[in-house]
Amino acid sequence: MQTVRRVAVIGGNRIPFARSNSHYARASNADLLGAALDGLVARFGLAGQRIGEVVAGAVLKHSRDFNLAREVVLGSKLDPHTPAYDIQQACGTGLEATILVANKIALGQLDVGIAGGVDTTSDAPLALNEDLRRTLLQLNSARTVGERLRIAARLRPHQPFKPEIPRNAEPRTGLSMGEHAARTALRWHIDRQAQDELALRSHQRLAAAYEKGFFDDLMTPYLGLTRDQNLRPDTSLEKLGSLRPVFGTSGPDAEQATMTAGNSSPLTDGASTVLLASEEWAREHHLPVLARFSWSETAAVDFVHGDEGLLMAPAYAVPRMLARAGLTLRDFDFYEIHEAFASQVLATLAAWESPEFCQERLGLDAPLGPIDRDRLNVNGSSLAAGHPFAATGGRIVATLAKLLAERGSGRGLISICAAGGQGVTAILER
Ligand SMILES: CC(=O)CC(=O)SCCNC(=O)CCNC(=O)[C@H](O)C(C)(C)COP(=O)(O)OP(=O)(O)OC[C@H]1O[C@@H](n2cnc3c(N)ncnc32)[C@H](O)[C@@H]1OP(=O)(O)O
Repeated sequence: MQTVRRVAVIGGNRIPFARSNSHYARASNADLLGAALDGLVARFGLAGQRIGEVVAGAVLKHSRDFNLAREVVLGSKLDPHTPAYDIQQACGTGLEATILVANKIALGQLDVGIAGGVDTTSDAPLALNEDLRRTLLQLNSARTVGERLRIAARLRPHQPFKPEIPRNAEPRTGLSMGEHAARTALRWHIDRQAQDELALRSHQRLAAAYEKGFFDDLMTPYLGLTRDQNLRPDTSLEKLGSLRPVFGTSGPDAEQATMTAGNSSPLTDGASTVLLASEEWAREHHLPVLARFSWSETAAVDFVHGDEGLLMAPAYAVPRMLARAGLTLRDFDFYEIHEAFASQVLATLAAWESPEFCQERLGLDAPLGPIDRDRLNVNGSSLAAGHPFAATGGRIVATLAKLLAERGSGRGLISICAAGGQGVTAILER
């Protein structure tokens, strides 16, 4: 059995995130992930090198994407003997890929690996309706002319040709992520003002980080885009307050709807990558160590039969991870909580402050308590940057590692909610 080794986060690279159906409308998952990987390879001089593994994924994938990570590696300047494969854990994909690579490095199974994620809602796969799809598949495998004619006869003009467009919805409830989050917002009494303030801060902080040049060595421009397109440095509480609610707007609680396009993350296209290695590998290759990857945890909630909110699993994963690591919620210099929706971040924080939740749901004697909000998403998060589902984890890992490197020492918490009632969390240290 190998001794567990320390895992270094060497750096990351992403492309600027674009609003859906705009700047990257003609680009595919492979194009976007390829661009993020090319930038990483160039930044860290990896051309021609055989990397232990590249692990990446996309939430929305075409069948033509096949093993997307491997296809992207074959199109890159990495040594083609680099193994690569896809994983999918909804919006936790990028972080889960990082955890997988980090764990293999820790166990001595890899010396260096790349984690990544990509999504483009502009190029989402469309499926034919089930009847038509099955008929066409049968037609394709028919062996005789007679058989072909018999099957073709079933293709009648009245056959519905309407495609099935992927919805941002939970298969078991039919509700969108936003509708689920709206229910959670009501349950935790998250008001509109608090959501809009969080959204405003996200834009202001992301804008300030760009001004400081924070992303200069974390991002490569792509197709002429140099900054996250969703960023609105000029937004204000007045503007945000004027937007009409878009989720939770029907039913008996419609009057209390608070979630708008401004305090919800937008549909986004983008990709990110992160380079991880053993500390020895980093030293041998004269590469910096921004931070160490130390702990991770996943959790799932039963939002189908139970009464827990769809996006509340991080509220469970974080305390479990803290218990394992022997830490409290206050032992962090930075908190990176993915802003799927402002209300979801605020509901998670409210749960950790609630004596009832912490006792009844987490089995704790005392609440986890509040966090210092000045340490939360200090360079903005998904409300401002956008949220290309599988790419968000890589964005956050690279951002947090660099924040820790700039600070010189410290500890950061990552928390990402994911569809299917899941949550993926991790700790970086320096
Ligand atoms: C998937 C997982 O596993 C877990 C998760 O992360 S869950 C989260 C997954 N993501 C989602 O569910 C995406 C949710 N978002 C959406 O569906 C859509 O973005 C949305 C329905 C909220 C809005 O869509 P839209 O109507 O096309 O937005 P958009 O046109 O950009 O904005 C509407 C208006 O608000 C304005 N606006 C938006 N943000 C603003 C801001 N920050 N400041 C000022 N104005 C703003 C826009 O300018 C626009 O105004 P006009 O109508 O005058 O042009």
